Amino acid sequence: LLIVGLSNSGKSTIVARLTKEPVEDVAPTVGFAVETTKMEGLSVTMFDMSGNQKYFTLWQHYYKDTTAIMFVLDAADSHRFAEADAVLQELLRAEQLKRVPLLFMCNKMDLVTAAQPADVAAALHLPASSARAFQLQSCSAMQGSGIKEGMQWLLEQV
Ligand SMILES: Nc1nc2c(ncn2[C@@H]2O[C@H](COP(=O)(O)OP(=O)(O)OP(=O)(O)O)[C@@H](O)[C@H]2O)c(=O)[nH]1
Ligand SMILES: [Mg+2]
Repeated sequence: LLIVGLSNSGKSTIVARLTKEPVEDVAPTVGFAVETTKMEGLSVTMFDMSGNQKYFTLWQHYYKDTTAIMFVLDAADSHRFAEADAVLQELLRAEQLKRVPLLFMCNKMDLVTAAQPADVAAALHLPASSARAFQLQSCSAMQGSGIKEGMQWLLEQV
């Protein structure tokens, strides 16, 4: 599972939820982190990539081993929607990811300033392609809501 998105979107906090680690201890990822967890009888290896721009070139090295993509967005940070859109569209152009299912996590929905999923879908040109299984999931990694639902959908696709 390739986990990507802009810096500060909440990728590692979602991983902490999935691995039952304290979400308070999460710090910005340097490079990337690998975690494995068991879900629904499957062993899921998660590549939690840094969203820091200086590490973007790292992402492509993991495309060939990617079975599913989780793209995480900070729904409360609308100033960065265009930047997130550009990063997402470039990611989805990769030949190796053409038919890989995409779970789009609309994160930080606990914040009152969070955009509604429909507005996010419009701003980020979702779904990106009809050839790919796609799901938009609202969640709050902080509160732990929406993550199980998103992962359940993703595991049904693989
Ligand atoms: N309010 C709120 N804050 C969140 C949520 N998820 C993550 N955060 C906070 O957002 C900040 C960034 O979270 P990270 O999980 O480190 O984000 P990341 O996407 O892994 O960031 P990089 O590793 O730098 O790419 C932290 O302060 C988290 O506590 C959420 O659902 N709601
Ligand atoms: Mg991180």
